[in-house]
Amino acid sequence: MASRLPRLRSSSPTMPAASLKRKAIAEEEEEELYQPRKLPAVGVTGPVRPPKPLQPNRTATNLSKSSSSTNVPKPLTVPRAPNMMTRSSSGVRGTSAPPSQPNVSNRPTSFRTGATGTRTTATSRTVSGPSRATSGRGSDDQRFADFQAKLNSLETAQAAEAARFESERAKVVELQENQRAMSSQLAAAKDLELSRKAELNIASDEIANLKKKHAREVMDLEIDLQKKDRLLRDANEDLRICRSDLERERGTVSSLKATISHQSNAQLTLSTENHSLQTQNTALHAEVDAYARKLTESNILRESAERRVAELEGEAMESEAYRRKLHNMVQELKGNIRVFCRVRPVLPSDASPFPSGSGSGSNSPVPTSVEDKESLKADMSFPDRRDRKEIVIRSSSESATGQERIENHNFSFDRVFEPESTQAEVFEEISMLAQSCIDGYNVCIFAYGQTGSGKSFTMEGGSNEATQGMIPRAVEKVFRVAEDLKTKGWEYRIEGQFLEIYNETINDLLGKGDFDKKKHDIKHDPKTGSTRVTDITVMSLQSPSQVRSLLAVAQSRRSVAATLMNERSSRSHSVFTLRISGTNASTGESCEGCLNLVDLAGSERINVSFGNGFGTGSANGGGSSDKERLKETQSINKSLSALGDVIAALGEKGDKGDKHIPYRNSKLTYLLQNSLSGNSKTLMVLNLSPLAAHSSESLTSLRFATKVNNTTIGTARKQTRSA
Ligand SMILES: Nc1ncnc2c1ncn2[C@@H]1O[C@H](COP(=O)(O)OP(=O)(O)OP(=O)(O)O)[C@@H](O)[C@H]1O
Repeated sequence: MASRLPRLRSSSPTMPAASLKRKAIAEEEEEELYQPRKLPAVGVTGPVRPPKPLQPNRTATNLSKSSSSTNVPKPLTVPRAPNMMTRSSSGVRGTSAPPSQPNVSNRPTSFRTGATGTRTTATSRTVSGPSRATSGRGSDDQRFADFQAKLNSLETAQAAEAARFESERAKVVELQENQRAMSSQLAAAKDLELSRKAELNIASDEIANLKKKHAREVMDLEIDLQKKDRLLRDANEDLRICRSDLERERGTVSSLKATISHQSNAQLTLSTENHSLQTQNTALHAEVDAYARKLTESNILRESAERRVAELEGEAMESEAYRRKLHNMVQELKGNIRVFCRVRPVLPSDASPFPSGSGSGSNSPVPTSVEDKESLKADMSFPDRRDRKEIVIRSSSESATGQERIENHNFSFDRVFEPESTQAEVFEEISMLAQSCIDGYNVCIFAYGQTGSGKSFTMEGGSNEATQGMIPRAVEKVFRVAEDLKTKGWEYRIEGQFLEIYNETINDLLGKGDFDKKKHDIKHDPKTGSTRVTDITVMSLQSPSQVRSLLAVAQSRRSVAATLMNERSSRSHSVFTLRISGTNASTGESCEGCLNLVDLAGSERINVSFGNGFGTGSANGGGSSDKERLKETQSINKSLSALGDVIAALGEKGDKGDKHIPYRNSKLTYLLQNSLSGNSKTLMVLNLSPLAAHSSESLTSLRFATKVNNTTIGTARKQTRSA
């Protein structure tokens, strides 16, 4: 029976397995330690792992521990011989144990495991069977000896190994030192690396910023470049234009040079001439100076003469004004009826077959040339250029012997107005009369003349301001004076009426009823000297503009009443009356004046001899078979004759003082009784036609007006009352 020996666990006879393994690890670590480590790549971002501190070598520690415990190897416990008989059940290995190994003899029965020194007791293993213990004791001893020898050699080897281990440990320590140094170097290198990385980052940022800046600068430079390109193009264009200009200017300069050279020659000639002229000029200057001195002296003389003339003119004007004033005073003292004569201009319609004044009443505007106009004109002249008081008509007639006899008929009035005279000029002369009614006088202005001679134009006038006649102007004047006198305490009431006398019937031109129907009577108040017409429209006038509309109403009523055969305005007398009554509250005075503006019917229908008292004339239109026409002609004759009679009687009364005045012979004279009496101021405007065809009629009118002008009807008296 083969005994079973305890088996050794060691795998290597020469070196314990743990030691070998530790050695291999130590070598590996050493190898690792000397292996060059790769530094992280520059620019790699991310946290840099700090180097791990080196761990103390566990193997080395174990080794040192083990060395301290194994420096003196403990003697091996001699295994006791197995007691076959008293084999404990615990130390018996099961029969199921494998058969002995061929190399079991080489194995130690027990061994210390390196550092721990754990001892495995060989006796713990027992060989079953008594045969085996008895037969193998000698071999066991042998084996034990061998084993011991081997153990010794192993211990020797172990000692050698320990020595070697010591040297290795020293090396390890040294290596650890190196490693520490290297670690610190590595840490420093990593710090350096970190700082370099930071610097690198800063540098990168700077580079990026610089790149951006550079890009911006490049962009700016490109823009600049584009601008400069444009400027360059413009400059090139300017240069091109300048070059062309220069070329042109060169051409001009060359032509100018030619001209200059030509002019230089001319200048030479001229300077020669100039020199001689200067000589002449000097001589002339001397003469001029002499003349200038004379002229200055003459100017002084002329200025003093002009001053003297101005003084004399002023004196003359003052004298004239004074003379006029005296004349008016004389006229007023004499009490004459004043007479103005006005000749109208030739009208285009005068060239028609029925010129105005012919009785047809046609006034259609037929154009006519200047030559035609001149041929139509009567031979009239106005010799008194200063006072404008004279009119001369030349007439030719056949003498008894058949020879042509030319006569000059001279007439003189208070004022003669030529055809060119204006309405304003006429009114200037009669404005004082308008003012007189404010002062309490009765004034009568009547227009006398043949049909178409300008009576209506003079009294009523045209539609615009320049042509408006005596009625609107007189009214305006009255209102203006009344307004001025308000400051002196005067308050005025102004009333107006407008009537016509046709066929000895009074018609209200401002009324509403039919003409020739209503009966109007004339009433005089001998106390106040005022005249009233019954049932006549009397309008209270507040402003001059009212008078214009009043005249328009009268005109439209007359037009309605007119027939083709009957031009009413020519065959009736129209009388516009302005009654002015004023009171002065501060002085207690009151006054009442009356202004009558009369447009008489055409005078050509009477053919009177003023010398026998105006009453025996026969009508021009007496040949008319029309009964109505005859009637109106007779009425006109009657009223105009009555007017002549009244004026003649007034003149005679002035001489004798007891003459009857036939006011009642016509409605016209009866109406104007208070305005024609010696208490009144009367003005007759004689209107004349300028036409040669009307010369005979004009002469008749002029003779009538002259006799009126020579009539003295007494001194005008103011109608004032004291309170
Ligand atoms: N001084 C003048 N300047 C311009 N035109 C005038 C002048 N006088 C009269 N006329 C014109 O002559 C024409 C006749 O004038 P107007 O009707 O005043 O005459 P008359 O004497 O009143 O006639 P009748 O007796 O028929 O009324 C009108 O067309 C008028 O405009």
